[in-house]
Amino acid sequence: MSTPVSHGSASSRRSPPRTEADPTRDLAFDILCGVVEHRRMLETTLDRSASSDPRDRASAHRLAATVLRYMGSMTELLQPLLRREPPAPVRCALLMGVAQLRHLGTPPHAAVGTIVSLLRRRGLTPFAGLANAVLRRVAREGDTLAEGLDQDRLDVPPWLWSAWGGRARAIASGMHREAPLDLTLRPGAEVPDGGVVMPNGSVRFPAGTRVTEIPGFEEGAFWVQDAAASMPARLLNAQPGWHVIDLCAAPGGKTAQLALAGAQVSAVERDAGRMRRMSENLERLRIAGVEEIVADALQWKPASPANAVLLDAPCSATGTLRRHPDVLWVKRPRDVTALAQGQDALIDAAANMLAPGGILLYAVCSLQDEEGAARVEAALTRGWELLPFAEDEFQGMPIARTREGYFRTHPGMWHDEGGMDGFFAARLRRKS
Ligand SMILES: C[S@@+](CC[C@H](N)C(=O)[O-])C[C@H]1O[C@@H](n2cnc3c(N)ncnc32)[C@H](O)[C@@H]1O
Repeated sequence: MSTPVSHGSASSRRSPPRTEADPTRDLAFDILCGVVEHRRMLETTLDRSASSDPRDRASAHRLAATVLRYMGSMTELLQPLLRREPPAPVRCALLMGVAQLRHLGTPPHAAVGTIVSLLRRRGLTPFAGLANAVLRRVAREGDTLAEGLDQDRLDVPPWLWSAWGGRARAIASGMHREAPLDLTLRPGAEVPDGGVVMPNGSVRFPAGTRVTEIPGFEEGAFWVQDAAASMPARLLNAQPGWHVIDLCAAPGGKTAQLALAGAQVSAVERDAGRMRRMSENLERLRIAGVEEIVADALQWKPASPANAVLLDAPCSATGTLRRHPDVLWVKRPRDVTALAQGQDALIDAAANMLAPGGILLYAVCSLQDEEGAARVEAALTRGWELLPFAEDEFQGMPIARTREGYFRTHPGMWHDEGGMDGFFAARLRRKS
């Protein structure tokens, strides 16, 4: 069980009176209503929020993410306690209450009181009595009500469960845990105190660690990058002096790896705001000389062909659902189909950027075969050839190699060490 959501001062151990502000729950409620009613990504609501206190934002994010991680099983648990379907916002508030009681260790009086107050603040007073009764029952009988519920199965939408096949249960159990904080270190940088060096060289801190508080952050000794996300650039194995085009580059984690390996990097990113973030990141990391190009990769052409292209294509991002569990409830099968078409187009755009014999490293942070192996198989019919990764290229992550020579991870891997994101990568070459 995780630590309680912050309740502020000791006085807040009692239920707050109805007028008392509670920015954490207000923001978490807005996030959840955005996901459930409007299929709006969690980060979008956070970005639009007026709340500027980073602690409120972090607590709201944690509460909303916990609801989203357990939404299916908590909905099922509530079912016998509700005589009729409550309006969507009331359901969101009830789920927040259940998450506080069952997954965040919030004391029952606070878990119930904060939700009753929230409903009153949001003009939903007629449902305050219902929330009080239902949540008190969950506090008393939650374990009995949860008996026999298949949490892993219920917390994954059926279309994703079937798409994940034999991996589904392991992915679901990995997804139920908060992601640790992984860093990639500059070559030669010291391992910061408290960090655990993982077999692939990433340095791991417990979930909830603030990166800005780790010594060396301001000096640019490291950047945040999940262990699995650090692998595609390593697998490309760019040599000093290579010209490498990093397509879809922001916020620049892979650009930084390529530049520090000694490559001349042209980083292409369509979104000017995200490119600004990347520039700031590179500046903090003291990395100079990257050519930053704000352009659509489908249109842009390099002045001269490159030795390699790293394409970290836009995707459903189902691999990141430990940190972005909203993905579970916002994405639909048709989104994956549309993204797959875009991935094919980007793969073919890369063909015109490569020198003869040049390498394309295709990567997505997706768990969907439609965005991974199926895109490679389709590319093989359009003039690409596969260069399978060899076992000895997997630098501390041999578990990620598939029979076909792809790189493929999911959140259930390294389970006892804290898991990892889902990623797919393959190495391709244009047939001459
Ligand atoms: C998965 S993220 C890339 C993460 C990045 N490679 C890293 O390691 O930090 C995908 C990025 O692709 C950008 N993007 C999407 N479509 C694009 C296109 N047609 N041309 C250029 N950039 C694009 C998005 O704005 C987004 O920043």
